[in-house]
Amino acid sequence: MIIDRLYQSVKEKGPVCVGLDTAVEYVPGEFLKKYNSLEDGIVNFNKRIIDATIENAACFKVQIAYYEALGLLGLRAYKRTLEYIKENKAISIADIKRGDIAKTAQMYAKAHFEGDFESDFITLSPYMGMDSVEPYLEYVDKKEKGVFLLLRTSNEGAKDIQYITTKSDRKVYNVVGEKIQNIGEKYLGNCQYSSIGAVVGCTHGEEAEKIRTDLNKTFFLIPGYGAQGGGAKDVAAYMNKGNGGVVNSSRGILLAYKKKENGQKDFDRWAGEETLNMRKALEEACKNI
Ligand SMILES: O=C(O)c1cc(=O)[nH]c(=O)n1[C@@H]1O[C@H](COP(=O)(O)O)[C@@H](O)[C@H]1O
Repeated sequence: MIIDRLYQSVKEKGPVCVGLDTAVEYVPGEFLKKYNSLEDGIVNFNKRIIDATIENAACFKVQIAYYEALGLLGLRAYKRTLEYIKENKAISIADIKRGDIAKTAQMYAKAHFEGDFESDFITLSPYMGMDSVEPYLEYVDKKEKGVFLLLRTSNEGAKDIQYITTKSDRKVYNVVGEKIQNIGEKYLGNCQYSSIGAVVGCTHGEEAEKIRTDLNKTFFLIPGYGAQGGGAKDVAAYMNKGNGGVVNSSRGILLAYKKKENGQKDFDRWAGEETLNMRKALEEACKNI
């Protein structure tokens, strides 16, 4: 199961997930000028970030929107970035957040678990119902793939719908969590967790312990660290002694160079330093839980 590989990776390299949300304006101008095309500039920026962080990164999350926004050249850069992650024997999460009727979901599954855009994990929204998730599941056993389903997101607007109290006096996210854990039971790895994970933003702290306990077999993808205000202490409650999830930071790592004088020259060095610091902070905070 792919979850065993991710779990092992966290054990060896810590829980940081490096987010490759590579906006063109994040790539230093001098670096971009060295390449004949924007596509090559973006790919090489990503390669430098991957090389500089891989020692302390459990996995890499590539947010497709940043590449789609550039049209075909962006999608080629997206494909080449996923390939580079694979060549380096690292684990990729394609952040595509799909959710549609089952027939259409079959096509999304084919698009992102096979062929040009193949990745190890993808993110999905289960809020259209569990039949919209079903078509991805056959890839879990057959092709060693995994999914992260949105449970409680990091944005303020999470409260608009996910926090609504249902007739059974539970929040919508509690109900969704139970469904995720139930599906996940069928896809357990050897490490206690399932290849059906959940996305829980660290910017909200309510019921953190309950969520972690209720979803004791569910591995978490935890966004919201750094640029969105989340810190190591906010993450710790979701981590189950440090091995129950991966913690994403995108802008915090990609733009670490902006905090340094003349940092753009060695942007990769500062991304590497930020990743290591984040790893240490998370490991320290999780020790006390
Ligand atoms: O699924 C996600 O990864 C995700 C879920 C969520 O609740 N909040 C959230 O920020 N994300 C993603 O996590 C990344 C956060 O980026 P930074 O805020 O720059 O670290 C982006 O790629 C978001 O799309």
